Amino acid sequence: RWTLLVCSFFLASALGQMNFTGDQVLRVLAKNDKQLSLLRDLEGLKPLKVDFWRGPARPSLPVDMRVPYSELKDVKEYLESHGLAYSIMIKDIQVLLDQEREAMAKSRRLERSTSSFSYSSYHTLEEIYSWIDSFVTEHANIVSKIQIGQSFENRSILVLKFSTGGFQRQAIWIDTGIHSREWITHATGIWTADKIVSEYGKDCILTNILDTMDIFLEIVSNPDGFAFTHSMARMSGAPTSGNGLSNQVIHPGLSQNRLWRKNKSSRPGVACIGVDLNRNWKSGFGGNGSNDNPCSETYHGPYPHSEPEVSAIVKFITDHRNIKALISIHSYSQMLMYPYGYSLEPVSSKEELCNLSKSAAQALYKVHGMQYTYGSISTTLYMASGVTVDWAYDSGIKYSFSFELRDTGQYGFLLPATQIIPTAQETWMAIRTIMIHTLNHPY
Ligand SMILES: CC(C)C[C@H](C(=O)O)[C@H](C)S
Ligand SMILES: [Zn+2]
Repeated sequence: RWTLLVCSFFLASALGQMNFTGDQVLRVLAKNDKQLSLLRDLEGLKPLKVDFWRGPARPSLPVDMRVPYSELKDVKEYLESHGLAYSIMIKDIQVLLDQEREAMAKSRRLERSTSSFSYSSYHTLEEIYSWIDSFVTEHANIVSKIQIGQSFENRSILVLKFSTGGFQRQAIWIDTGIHSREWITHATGIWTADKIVSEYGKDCILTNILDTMDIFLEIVSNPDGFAFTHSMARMSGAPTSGNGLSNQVIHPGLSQNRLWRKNKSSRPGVACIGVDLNRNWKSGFGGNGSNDNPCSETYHGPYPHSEPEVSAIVKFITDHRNIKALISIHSYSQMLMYPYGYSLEPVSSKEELCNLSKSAAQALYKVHGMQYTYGSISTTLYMASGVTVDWAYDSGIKYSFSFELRDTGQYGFLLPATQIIPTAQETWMAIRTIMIHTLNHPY
């Protein structure tokens, strides 16, 4: 077992891939705020002690954290010495990664031999971008492709526009993949795009929506981070990036980390790479629930909208002037939340947003029986400052929601591809509920 561990580690490292052999995800149940702060103390250390998959929120919510194999003994002693109860959620991350990689390779072979695209598989950035081109060509009567900007590493930032005509119509904005490791969200975005074109003219609710409003869908909102979760593809000249110890230092040669969350921006004199694109927005920027430590996974960046991936969306939505709903899709935990993240204060439209999220969660539940909790970000999950939906709401987009898709922690970010379609199907019913409400309640 030990030799297997060592050789797979060296093989992967030789390939420049971050290796997670022996890494575990522990689920910790903090009994009180004191225990929560003991967990928070483990964040952003050098070398990395833990990578929070579900950060410390409230005693009733479990904390899921990836612990590198080398730190397991230390961290478990730390937990035990402080009376922090934990269970092992994932015994060896690399096992799940190997299964995921194998499933992708198998699907790729099938796609190539049948020159078809599989909506029930995960794909690389290149595969998604070429799917976008063929999808837009095939449905040119209703879909077009817009480039809203370029990422830090100069990749195109693409948005699909679904429109049946008109000019600057009222519109719905949907983004997936702003956190690159949340692969189920990109896959859900792709399936949703296909659902929209297949249902137009069939589903009267969707047809009503598209006869009056446009839909904008940004599938890969963090292309550099996403490429890094897959790749060997390192942009020439782009700085190589931190290792799996969550961007602690810049290690030449590491060109892949499946569990990367942030973007890939780097700045002179800053030891760690990447800004959390869901902390870089102006509203509540730098407040509680974001981190000024560049090595933290929730690092908010040097100033609001400093990141090209965020400023591109800000510019697009601001210039458009007629976006009436914004849906920002993340994973995991199965939650549907509305602003605020930066404050415990209820938003002015709290009642309406609460009722709408309840009906959306019910519509979702009816499909496959998946339970979603709903409520405001700060009261349902944790304080999170500088998030997309707070900026949207404060910019006047009343119907602003953040989804956290499947699951609740068995697989976390490593959700098997077999769950892509069921997840997308149920999410669609919730998105559709929000869209029809927006159509019927102009403001
Ligand atoms: C609106 C926030 C709380 C969403 C959350 C995050 O960005 O931390 C994602 C689930 S990763
Ligand atoms: Zn996320």
